[in-house]
Amino acid sequence: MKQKPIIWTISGSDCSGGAGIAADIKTGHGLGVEVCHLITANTVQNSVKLLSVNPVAIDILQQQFDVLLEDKPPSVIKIGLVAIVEQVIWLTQVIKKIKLTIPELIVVYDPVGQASVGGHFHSLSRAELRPLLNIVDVITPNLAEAQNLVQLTDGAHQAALAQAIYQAFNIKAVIVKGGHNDNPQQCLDYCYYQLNQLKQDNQDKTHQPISYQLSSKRITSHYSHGGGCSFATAFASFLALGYLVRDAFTLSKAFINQGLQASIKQSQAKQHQYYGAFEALSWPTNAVDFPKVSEELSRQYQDLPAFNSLNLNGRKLGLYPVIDSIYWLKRLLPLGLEIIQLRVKNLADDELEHVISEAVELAKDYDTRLFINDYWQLAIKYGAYGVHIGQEDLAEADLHSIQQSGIRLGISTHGCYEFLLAQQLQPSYLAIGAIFPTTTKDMTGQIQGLNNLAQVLSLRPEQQEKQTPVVAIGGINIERAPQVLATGVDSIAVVTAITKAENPELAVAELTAFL
Ligand SMILES: Cc1ncc(COP(=O)(O)OP(=O)(O)O)c(N)n1
Ligand SMILES: Cc1nc(C(=O)O)sc1CCOP(=O)(O)O
Ligand SMILES: [Mg+2]
Repeated sequence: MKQKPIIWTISGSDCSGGAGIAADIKTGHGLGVEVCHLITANTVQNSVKLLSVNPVAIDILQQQFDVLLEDKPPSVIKIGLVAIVEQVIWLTQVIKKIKLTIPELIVVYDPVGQASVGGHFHSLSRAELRPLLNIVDVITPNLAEAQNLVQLTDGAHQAALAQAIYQAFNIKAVIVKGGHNDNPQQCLDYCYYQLNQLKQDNQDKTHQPISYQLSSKRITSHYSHGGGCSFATAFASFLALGYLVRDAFTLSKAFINQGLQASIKQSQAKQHQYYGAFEALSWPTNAVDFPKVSEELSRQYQDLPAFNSLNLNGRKLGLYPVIDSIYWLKRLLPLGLEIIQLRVKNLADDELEHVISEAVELAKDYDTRLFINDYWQLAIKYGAYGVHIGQEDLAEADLHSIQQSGIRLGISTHGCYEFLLAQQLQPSYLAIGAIFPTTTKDMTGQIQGLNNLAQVLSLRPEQQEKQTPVVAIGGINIERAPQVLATGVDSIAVVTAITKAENPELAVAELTAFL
C-alpha cells in the first residue's frame, strides 16, 4: 500500500459548510489524499449572506505551520482565502522558506476575493497580493478574479486573461475557471502552462507555454457552494497523486461535473432558489462527467469521418508485437498473429523506404495486420494496413490524407487528457502507456499503472459497438500480462517481452494463451 500524499490547505472556514476548509477536506478525502488545514479566517456566512470575516492571528498560523512541518510535510499546498496583508507577508515568507527544504513542493493559489453569496472576503489590492502571486506555482481564478488580477475589462477572453496573469506574475500554470461565464449551455475552462515547470513534467523536452482547453455542458445545480474551492483542491490533490498538469486539470473538471450532476435531482426538488454545499464525491470514473478536450487538433478535424475499423468481427486483437526489422517480421509473420507493428528508428531515407515497402510486401502473404510506426506518407504510399502515430507527430500528420487513403490509424496516448483528445478523432485503435516502467523508451513521468489504465478504459462510450479498441503498452511481460488483461483492455503491445525472450516463439505462444 502506498502512503497517501499529504496536502495542506491554508484557507478560510465557511460556517455554512459549503466553501473554504470544508470543501477542501471533503474533496481531498474523496480523492484519497490526507488534508492538513490551517484556517486563515473564521467567516460568518450562510447560503445568502456573508456577515463577517475574522482573520486568525499570525502566531497561531505559524505554530500550526511549524507543528505540521515536523511530521506531516506537504507535497502540495493549496491556498484559498487570505484575509489581511499581514497574512500575505507571512505566507510569502514561509513559502519561500519551505521551498528551500522541499524544492518539489507545488503551491496552488485559488484567489478567492468575492463571496458567491455577495460581499468581499478582503480588500487586498493587487500590489499587496503581488509578493504572494510571485511565488505560487499554480493559480485558479474564476473569470471575475482573473479580470481583477490583471485589471482587464469585462469581455476579455479566458485565454487572454490566463496569458496576462502568466506574464504579470510569472506563474507556471494559470487555470481560468469558466463556471461563472455567461454561456448558458457550455462551460469552458482554460489552462495556460509553461511545460516542464512542475516536477511531474520534467521529462518534457519542450519549454514553450502550452494551453489546454476543456469544454463541458453547463450543469445548473443549486448545490454549488464551494465548487470553485473544490476545483482548486481537486487539482492540488491530483498533482499530489502524481498526475501531469493536463490530466489533473481534466480529472478536476470531471470531479466538479460529477458533483454538480449528483445534486441535480435534489436541486430540482427545491421550489425556491437554494444554495447548498457542492457534493464532493470521490474519483470520477463515469465517461459522461468528463469534459471534451477542445484543442486546435480537435477543431481542425471535427468533421473528419471515423477511420476504417480493424474489422475484428468480434475477435480480440490479441497480442501486438512491436518489432524493428525485417528479420523480426519474417520470424513473427508465420505465427498467425492478428497484428504486428514495424517500428524502425534512425534509418536513412532510402533504406527506410526500402524496409517499409518490403515489410508491406511480406505481410501480404499473411492475414496479419501490419502497422507502420511514424511514417504515415510511406505507409500510404505502399498500402500498409495501418499507421501508428504518437502524440508528437499527431499535429504534423495529415489526418485527412490518412483517412482518405483508407489505411487504419492507431494513436498513442498517455493519460486521460490525451485519451479523450485522441478518442474524438475516431481512430482504428487507441494505445495507452506506459503501463509499467520500460527500458525500451524513456517514459519518465508517464507511467500509468493499472489503476490509470482501468480509469482510461472507463472513458469509452458505454455501448460496446461505439468503443474504439484499446491497446496497452509499456513494460508488459508474461508475469504482468494477466493483470493488464484483467482491466478489460483489448490487446497488449510488447517489444522486449518478445525480442529479448530466450525463445521468442514460445513467448508469443505463452502471451497469446492469456488472451
Ligand atoms: C501500440 C503502440 N503504442 C504506442 C506506441 C508509441 O508510439 P509513439 O508515441 O509514436 O512513440 P514511438 O514508438 O514512435 O517511439 C507504439 N509505437 N505502438
Ligand atoms: C514504444 C513504446 N511506447 C510506449 C508508450 O507508452 O507510448 S511504451 C513503449 C515501449 C514498449 O516496450 P516494452 O514492451 O519493451 O516495454
Ligand atoms: Mg512515433
